[in-house]
Amino acid sequence: MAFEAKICGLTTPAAVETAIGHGASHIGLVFFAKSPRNITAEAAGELSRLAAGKVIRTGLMVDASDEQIAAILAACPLDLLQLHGKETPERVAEIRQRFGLPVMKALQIGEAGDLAQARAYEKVADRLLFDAKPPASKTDALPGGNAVSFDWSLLAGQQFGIPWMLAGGLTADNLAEAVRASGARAADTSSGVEDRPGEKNLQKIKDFLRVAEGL
Ligand SMILES: O=C(O)c1ccccc1N[C@@H]1O[C@H](COP(=O)(O)O)[C@@H](O)[C@H]1O
Repeated sequence: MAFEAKICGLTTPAAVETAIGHGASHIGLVFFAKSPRNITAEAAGELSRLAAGKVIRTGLMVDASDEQIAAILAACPLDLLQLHGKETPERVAEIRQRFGLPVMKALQIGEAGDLAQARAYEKVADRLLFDAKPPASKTDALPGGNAVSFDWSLLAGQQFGIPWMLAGGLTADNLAEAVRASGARAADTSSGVEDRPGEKNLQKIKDFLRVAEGL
């Protein structure tokens, strides 16, 4: 199966077109007010329409309420919901059922024991995403999008009941090594294709996708 690459935190048509044109499987739109990549549902709706039928349009949310999710979906069609907060397995199941969309649950990994939490989500999510823990030194760190990696070898040889994606500090320079160490067949990046938080670099998107194409 071809390696899947998700480019997250897109905010412009040029970035969406670059991701699509260079082989991304997924694009990510961030609906989280504290993020430098936050986008309004209306602006995201325009990008979503550009991408319809070409890639999996992923909406990233953090502990969003039903009302917030409904408002986003009313303005922005999505193919996948990425839940990147502290959503419990029950809440994941509820969102999946209520909105009738597949769900990818993000889990923060710092040590081998953190992988155990995946078991509870295998039954209620469609996909898992393994990201690093936010840096402890930064009290106001976001729950993701921090350009921080974890020990990829923690995932080596692990079996999960649903597909999974690797995330956390991935760049064109470390993607091949991350995949070799973890065994991932899908990867997500945001900071790694930026010049500064929230500012995508089109050449970095192309470089990341060129590496992904060879995996
Ligand atoms: O990108 C964000 O701003 C963000 C905000 C809140 C939660 C998650 C966020 N991004 C996701 O975090 C991981 C890792 O990102 P990075 O490549 O290290 O920047 C990735 O799945 C993003 O989709």
